[in-house]
Parts: sequence; structure tokens; C-alpha cells
Amino acid sequence: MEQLQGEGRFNRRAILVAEAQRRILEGLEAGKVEVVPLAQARGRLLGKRLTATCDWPPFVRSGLDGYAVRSIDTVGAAPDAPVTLEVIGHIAAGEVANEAIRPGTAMRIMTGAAVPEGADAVIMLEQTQEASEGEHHLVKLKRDAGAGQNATPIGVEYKAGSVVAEAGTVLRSGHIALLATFGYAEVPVYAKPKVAILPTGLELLPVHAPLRPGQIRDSNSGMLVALIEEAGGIPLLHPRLCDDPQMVMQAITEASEEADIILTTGGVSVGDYDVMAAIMRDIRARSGGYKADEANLSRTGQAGNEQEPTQITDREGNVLLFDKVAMRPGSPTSAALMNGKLLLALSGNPAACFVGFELFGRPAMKRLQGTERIASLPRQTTARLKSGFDKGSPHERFVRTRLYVEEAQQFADPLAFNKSSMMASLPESDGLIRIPAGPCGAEAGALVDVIVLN
Ligand SMILES: Nc1nc2c(c(=O)[nH]1)N[C@H]1C(S)=C(S)[C@@H](COP(=O)(O)OP(=O)(O)OC[C@H]3O[C@@H](n4cnc5c(N)ncnc54)[C@H](O)[C@@H]3O)O[C@H]1N2
Ligand code: MOO
Ligand SMILES: [Mg+2]
Repeated sequence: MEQLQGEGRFNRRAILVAEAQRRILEGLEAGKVEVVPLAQARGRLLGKRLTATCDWPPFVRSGLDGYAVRSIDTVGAAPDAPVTLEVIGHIAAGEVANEAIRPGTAMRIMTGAAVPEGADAVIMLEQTQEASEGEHHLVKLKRDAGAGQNATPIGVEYKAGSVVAEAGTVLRSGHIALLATFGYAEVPVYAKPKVAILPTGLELLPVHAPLRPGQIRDSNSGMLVALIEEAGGIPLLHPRLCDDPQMVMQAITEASEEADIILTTGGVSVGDYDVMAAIMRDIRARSGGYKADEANLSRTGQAGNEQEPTQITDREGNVLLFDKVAMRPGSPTSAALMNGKLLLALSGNPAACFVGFELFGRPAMKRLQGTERIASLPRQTTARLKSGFDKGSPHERFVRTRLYVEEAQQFADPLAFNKSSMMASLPESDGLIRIPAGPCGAEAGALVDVIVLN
């Protein structure tokens, strides 16, 4: 096997996580919008602002089963001094009265029915008693009613034309109810991003294969399929690639014809067969390397001792966004734009692959589904560290943790098996504690930022 690493193997400069996220999100625009039946819209991101197609409620609506009355006719009604009105009609939900309430009259009305003209209140059945006088139906009211009582006015919830949901909103069950109400049988939503997964590494066996000496089953691919589906995307899984840069480049090019994002796993570090590192280095070499931005460090002005080289564009228009990030796990994570598509080269180490997806892959998928750039970033909370994490690091560290609440305080309890190469903590992870770069980690009881995982 030809060794891939030559000049420049170690010459990679870490940028801060926030800058790496900025570069990815700056490189992406919201994707295509498609129309789906309302029944399939839950969980999708709305493709355009939708407004109320009428006032809601569209008629004065009875809040309960009772009698529609003129409140003025009920003044003084009490159990020992009932007011008697003539019942001149009966209105079920879905019906409309064919006459108005006149002084001294009432109509029996059901919950959700349109309150007739002339009435301004509804008295519940329990506070009334039926009576009759000859041919006449009467009702005795044992309570008075204030104007507007149990009669919901037209348009209290929505005026026609007012906003029901903005573009980019994640449609929840409540939105489905509103959109049904306003007659949106079909809903414009952002297309699900298609995300190609290209695993690299000759040591990888398919999941069904028996283990062979020195080899392992490909676990990153299945994990990424699950993460992509969870993030609302369509995973396009490619068979395992060998460490040949031409073949991997060809696979990336082919994948980019269909996919919106290409994820590779493995081969991003400094090893002899690290094919993605070689591909990224190629873009860098073709564009004259870092020299161009030597004079232009840290455009972001962020604190931190990492240098912030600007992104690099080669002659084919491929943009190397970064080839190292000041983070652990996953520092060799790299990203480029190829034909306008995001190529995110995730580490092969399972936990680094997971963290890289959460920090960069999921935000990119959100952005493609119409989420604003800032809102596409991972959701953060704060928590008290349950136990100390005393390992310092030159890079910010993302520690897999359980989150729980005790006496109104949220705690983060770091999980065992937190190394980049380890998987045992992944299923239990509720969040990623952000331990700032520094010599001594963080002490028990310290307030820490935590990225919340889905
Ligand atoms: N001399 C150095 N060695 C390493 C460095 C370094 O700076 N200097 N960085 C380390 C760090 S940090 C990381 S993270 C890893 C990155 O590794 P790669 O992205 O190059 O991944 P591979 O070399 O292909 O594999 C690493 C590891 O992960 C396993 N792997 C790969 N793909 C899969 C998969 N699809 N499913 C499950 N497991 C997978 C692979 O077998 C290896 O065990 O590099 C460090 N080294
Ligand atoms: O950056 Mo790596 O994932 O620590 O082993
Ligand atoms: Mg490697």
C-alpha cells in the first residue's frame, strides 16, 4: 500500500470550534422547498411563512352546552329567583340559527355551535331548568350571565392574514392542528437534506461479517445513518472505501451529484493511510497553502491562543474550510466545499465521529432545512459538574455526560469510557460538557456549559 502522507503532514492549524461552525454555516444556504401532504409534515421545517386564511374562530362560538341568551335579560337571575325566557330554537354544532334572539327569548345551543345573532352569552345547562306553558318551551335561568360569557368572539386567536408559523419552524403536532384548521391540506417544507456517508478504512468489516484478527465492524456508518435520520435527513450509505485518494475522490464527486452533504469517516489524521487528510492537503497545496493568509490571522477576533487561518480556495473552486479544530475529541476533523456541497471529513474514532456530527453535521443539516445560521448551532444549557474532570487539554474538550435534575439544579455527570476511541458512553449521553482549554480541567461543583443532545 502506497503511503499517502508527505510534506505538510503535521502542518495543520487548529481553528476554534465556533469559527469552524461559522465557516460551515456561512458556506451553506437554505435548500429546496417541496410540498408534502399535511399528514407527512410533522417534524419537517416549514418552507415559507403561513398565515391564517380566516379569522379564528370564524363565528362567535359557544363554549358549552346550554342556552344562548341576551345577558341583559338575565340580570338578577338566582336559584330562588329564576328568570324565565322563551326557547325559540335549538342549535347543534355545525348548524346556524335561522333567526335572531329577541328580548325575552333564548335558544338551546351545543358546545362549538355558532351563537345566534342578538345573543351575547351562553348559560350552561346545569344552571337552567326546562319548563313549558301551553305550546311554548320555556327555560328558567338560575344564574345571570355577564356579556360575553361562554361565547368566544370571532378572531380572538387569529385575525385573517396573521402569522401562523414562520419559515424554518419545526412543525409539531400543534402546528398540524392549526394548518388543518386553516385548510392547508398540503404544506411547503424544506426538502430533507440528502447526506452521503462514505466510510474509509480497509480494517472495516460489514456488520454481518464475523470478526477477523485485527479487523473491526463498521459502526460509524450505522451510527451516522441513525443521526442523519434523527436530524431529518435522508442518509445515502456508500460501501466502505479503501485508502486510495483517486478512488475516494471519485466516490466523493459521484456522491456530490446526488447528496447535499458528504460525510466521510476515518482517515483524517496523520497516519500513513489517512486518505482524507491527503485529499484535504491536496486542496491546500493546489492553492499555495497557508502563505496567502499568513498576514490575515484571526478574522474573528475570538479569544484563544489558536491561530485562525482563513479558508483556502484551490483553482477548481474547492474551498478548504479547515483541516484541524481546537477540540477533543475530533481535532483532525476537516471540512471543504466541493461544487458548493459540504464535504465533512469526520474522524474514524467513534466518539470523535459522533461529536463531529453534533458540532458540524447537524447544524449544517439544520441550515439546509431553512434554519437561520445562529439558530442552527447546537442548543446549550448550563449544569453543575457532579464529579470533577481533572484532565487538562490544550484544546476545548467535549465530555459525554448524563444530565439530571436534583432539587431544581441541573447536574452533569461525566460518563466513563470518554475517550475518543470508546463507544460505551455513547448510548447514555444526554449532553456534551464543554471544558475550556487549560491545564487542569474542571472541578466538581463548577458551573459548566453543556451541549444538549437530542
Ligand atoms: N501520531 C498521531 N496519531 C493520531 C493523531 C495525531 O495527532 N498524531 N490524532 C489522533 C486523533 S486525535 C484522532 S481523532 C484519530 C483520527 O483518526 P482518523 O480519523 O485518521 O481515523 P482512522 O485512522 O481511519 O481510524 C481511527 C480509529 O477509528 C476506527 N474506525 C475508523 N472508521 C471506523 C468506522 N467506520 N467504524 C468504527 N471504527 C472506525 C479505526 O479502526 C481506528 O481504530 O487519530 C489519532 N491518531
Ligand atoms: O481528536 Mo481525537 O478524537 O482526541 O482522538
Ligand atoms: Mg488515522
